[in-house]
Amino acid sequence: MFASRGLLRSSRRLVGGISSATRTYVNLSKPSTSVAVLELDRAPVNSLSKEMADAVSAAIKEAEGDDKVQALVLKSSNPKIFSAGLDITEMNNPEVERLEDFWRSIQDLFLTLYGSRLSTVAAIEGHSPAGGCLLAMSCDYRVMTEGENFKIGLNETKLGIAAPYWLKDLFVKTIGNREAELGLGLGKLYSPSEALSVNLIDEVVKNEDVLEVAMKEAETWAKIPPKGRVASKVMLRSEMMDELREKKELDVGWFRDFIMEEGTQKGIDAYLKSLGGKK
Ligand SMILES: CCCCCC/C=C\CC(=O)SCCNC(=O)CCNC(=O)[C@H](O)C(C)(C)COP(=O)(O)OP(=O)(O)OC[C@H]1O[C@@H](n2cnc3c(N)ncnc32)[C@H](O)[C@@H]1OP(=O)(O)O
Repeated sequence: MFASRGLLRSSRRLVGGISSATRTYVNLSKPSTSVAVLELDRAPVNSLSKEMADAVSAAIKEAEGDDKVQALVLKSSNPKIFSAGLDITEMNNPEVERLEDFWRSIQDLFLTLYGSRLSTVAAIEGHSPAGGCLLAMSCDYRVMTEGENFKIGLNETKLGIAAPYWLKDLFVKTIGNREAELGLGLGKLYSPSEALSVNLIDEVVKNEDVLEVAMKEAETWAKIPPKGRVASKVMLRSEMMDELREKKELDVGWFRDFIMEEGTQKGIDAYLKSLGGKK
């Protein structure tokens, strides 16, 4: 299955009988009948540009289009970085129309992943700050590789920006109000063991085991009869999704106005320059 949807550059190959499709920014494969694997593949850090967000959304929808697929593992092509979050260059001195479209693509990615009929397992390989944490939290289960220098969390305040209300809600749902107050306020990035202790992730595993553990977990979810499983997911998640669908354009406006402020731009510019000390 996994037919090309036209917009994405794609090539197809058969590896050991497994259909696998490589596209710009994502690779989608189906290593078992009921589980698909979506690999994030945008060097150097899997940051989410508009095109990357659209590619991930399209790949999730493509996996959902195969009736036999019940679960999806989200992984990275980079063993040290799951995703560095939103592509900060999208928010640095942006053109307004592009900035608004970028945000719509991020909203759509969240709605697509969080609302997927598939059970989703994040194989968090390495760093997963901000938008990377959003991707992970949108999944049903989170496995992270060990290594206390790897970090996950919402560090937006450190960039001089605030997480949107729906990301804050997702954070609160995941780790509870008090820990979210600390995590958001301080822009805290958690090590794998800290993240486990606050339920931001569900398991810490050795780097070499992450895919195997995630696949096993995905197979477990895939065996649950989908009718009840999906109905339960809808019950738990629809309120938040409906609210965002209603407020989508308002949220675009809030995002645009916040990002376009002179002070925000100064903060983003300084943060971008500090990254890797290279820019
Ligand atoms: C109303 C307002 C709403 C706001 C919306 C809120 C929601 C989400 C916000 C975000 O997601 S903002 C992004 C937050 N992300 C980060 O703070 C992570 C920043 N990156 C890092 O900490 C590190 O890059 C890393 C992930 C720990 C990896 O470190 P490493 O040493 O391996 O790599 P670097 O040398 O730092 O980076 C390599 C290369 O990539 C560029 N880069 C890194 N992260 C980003 C990014 N998020 N967007 C764009 N570009 C990024 C970095 O500048 C380097 O570029 P070059 O210097 O090589 O050109």
